[in-house]
Amino acid sequence: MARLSVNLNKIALLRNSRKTGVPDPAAFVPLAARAGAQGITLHPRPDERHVRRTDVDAIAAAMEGMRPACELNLEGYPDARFLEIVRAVRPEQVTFVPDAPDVFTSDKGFELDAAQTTLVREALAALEGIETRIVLFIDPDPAVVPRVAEIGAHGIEIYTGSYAEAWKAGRHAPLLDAAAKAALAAKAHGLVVNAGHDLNLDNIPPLVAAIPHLAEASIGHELTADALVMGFEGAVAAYAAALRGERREG
Ligand SMILES: CC(=O)[C@@H](O)[C@H](O)COP(=O)(O)O
Ligand SMILES: NCC(=O)COP(=O)(O)O
Repeated sequence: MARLSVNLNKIALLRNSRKTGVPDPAAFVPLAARAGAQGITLHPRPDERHVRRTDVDAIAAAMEGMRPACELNLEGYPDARFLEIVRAVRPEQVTFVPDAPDVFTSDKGFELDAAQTTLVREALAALEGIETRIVLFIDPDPAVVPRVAEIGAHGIEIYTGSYAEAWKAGRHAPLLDAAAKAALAAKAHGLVVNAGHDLNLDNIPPLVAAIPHLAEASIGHELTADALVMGFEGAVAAYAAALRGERREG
């Protein structure tokens, strides 16, 4: 059964729209844990459009006593700025993404061409000695998986944005099949299999059925939107149940 890691980016985005500090993203850590989340994900982007560097420290502090059972997962482009945050906070998991600083949102995974391979190898070397699980964000493409293993990362996070978009049109089968093949290849290489981006209560069930060894899904945008209707703890509980493969009533 897959763990739920709640991404607090969008709570921080709402907080940034005023100068009052409301809502406080750190206040949602105990609420998420109480409702069944087994992780918190943050993506401190360079432009601090949502999660700020100070949020990472505040949320790590709010997780005091909860870690490592409830994991902190930091996502980011593996540059010196991000690696400094990782070294300072020492999260249980780091997810490297290939995002440009001005990207609208994460919209693709690593292909691991020569340049990206060098970038990731250098980042892995920079984190030598820091006990953290290093995961690479990849498209649902089994061909990339052997390169992830060869580089020495510990896992993959399958980008599910294209799957979620195709699901809306009922044309998600090919992407689901590709994701399942990538997940099987990762399992064969001893890699952890995570997933994330645009996952919601409708498109999670086929994904967890296709990838029974899915370890974790990090979910923020759609969960936060659902929380406006269901309440935050209700939404977290519903997403955690969906990742456990439990069917929704009604
Ligand atoms: C890597 C990924 O798919 C998401 O975790 C990402 O954090 C979303 O970024 P925004 O919240 O900035 O859209
Ligand atoms: N890695 C995916 C993530 O953390 C959240 O993505 P989304 O649910 O906000 O699209």
